[in-house]
Amino acid sequence: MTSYQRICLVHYHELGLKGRNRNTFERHLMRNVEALLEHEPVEKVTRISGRVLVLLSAQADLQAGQRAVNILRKVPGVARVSCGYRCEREMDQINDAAHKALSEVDGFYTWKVVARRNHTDFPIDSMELNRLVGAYLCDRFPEKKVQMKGADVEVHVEVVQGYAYVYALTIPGIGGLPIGTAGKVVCLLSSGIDSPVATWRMARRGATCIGVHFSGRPQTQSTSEYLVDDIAHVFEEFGGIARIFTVPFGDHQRKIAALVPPALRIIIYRRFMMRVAERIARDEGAKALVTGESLGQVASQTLDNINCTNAVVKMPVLRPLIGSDKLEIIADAKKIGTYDISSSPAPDCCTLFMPRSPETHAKLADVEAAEAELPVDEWVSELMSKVELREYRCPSSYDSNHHGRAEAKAAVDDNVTKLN
Ligand SMILES: Nc1ncnc2c1ncn2[C@@H]1O[C@H](COP(=O)(O)OP(=O)(O)OP(=O)(O)O)[C@@H](O)[C@H]1O
Repeated sequence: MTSYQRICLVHYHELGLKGRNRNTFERHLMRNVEALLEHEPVEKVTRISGRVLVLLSAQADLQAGQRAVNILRKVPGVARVSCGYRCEREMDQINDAAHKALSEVDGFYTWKVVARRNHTDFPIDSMELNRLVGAYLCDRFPEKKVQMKGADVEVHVEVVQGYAYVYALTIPGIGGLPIGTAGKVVCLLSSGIDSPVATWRMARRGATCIGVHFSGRPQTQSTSEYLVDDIAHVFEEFGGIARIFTVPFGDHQRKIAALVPPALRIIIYRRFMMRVAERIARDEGAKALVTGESLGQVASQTLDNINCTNAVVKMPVLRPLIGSDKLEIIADAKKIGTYDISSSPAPDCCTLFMPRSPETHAKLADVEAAEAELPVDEWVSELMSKVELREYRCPSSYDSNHHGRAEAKAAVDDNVTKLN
């Protein structure tokens, strides 16, 4: 009886595998993989010999296998994905699976077999397996060449845990750590190029990311909110954003603009954003704020100005892009798939009431003096009462049961005007 089944084998990064972390790491990765493949024909996701095995259902065809690989390669924590077959530990099945697996690889010339067995009860040792499968493939691919060093494709045959696993196509994943292994952060997410990249970098390091977006509504249209929603849908492909809180900031910007010196407006807008984001982070049980600032990129991103915005919050503010050049950030945005969305013109709160010459080296004492005229706490509370919430697919937040989540949701429920 022949019983091939398509598989994807997920290889993960060594980094997460140290000591006691290993179990947590694998559990999160399996949970994320299972949830992200929910619409694919998957029979089960399990652990096998230091990898995560995705066993596709018996009916799964080549396209289903390719779709699964395309999803898996974007998932944080995945170093490489291989696809091939699981079959019985019978030589004719192993040979046939190797033939099928190698036939599914495009554009190669040289190849070799890499066999391994973990079972002493399997009578054929690795050397002999290499020889037997190699000879079978030589007959079927006479126009290709065997090469021991630097072959274009390696055909892997692993006889482990009661089956043979045979795969040839292996593609790189994005690496990092599984989302959910590094705690929760609140990311200040504009519809621009940088903050989605900053958010992605945090997600890739295993953080569960919650977005906060400040829109210029009602002083502007909701365009930036739709763009942020589009960005969140890109992140849903790998479970990168749990939810987004949108804060209509336009009216308060107008009030701020009327009362503070024009040169300090941007810093004061930013300080309000930080305060609101920190309140949301506390409610959510998040441990840090994240921005997309890069040193010196624009006027508000000098060390002096960054100090002035940091001064209003107690939580650490992480800036994953601080040392990156714009071109590197753009390259990442293109890789993630957010660049085109972020390049659409959208009037958000940043374009509102902009001064002609913003302060590039603000002094904290001047900023605090300007803010002394404003009812800061009252305005922050007003902004909190206007917050709107939208949830996204993020497996790492499904099992979150801390009380902050429920409280935050209750706090906004009264005010939810769901974005359409
Ligand atoms: N409307 C907004 N909503 C949420 N966060 C914002 C908003 N505007 C700015 N931020 C946060 O402040 C950071 C710096 O914004 P700034 O406008 O100075 O730079 P930027 O290079 O345009 O950033 P981006 O490309 O992320 O919009 C952003 O990366 C983001 O984290």
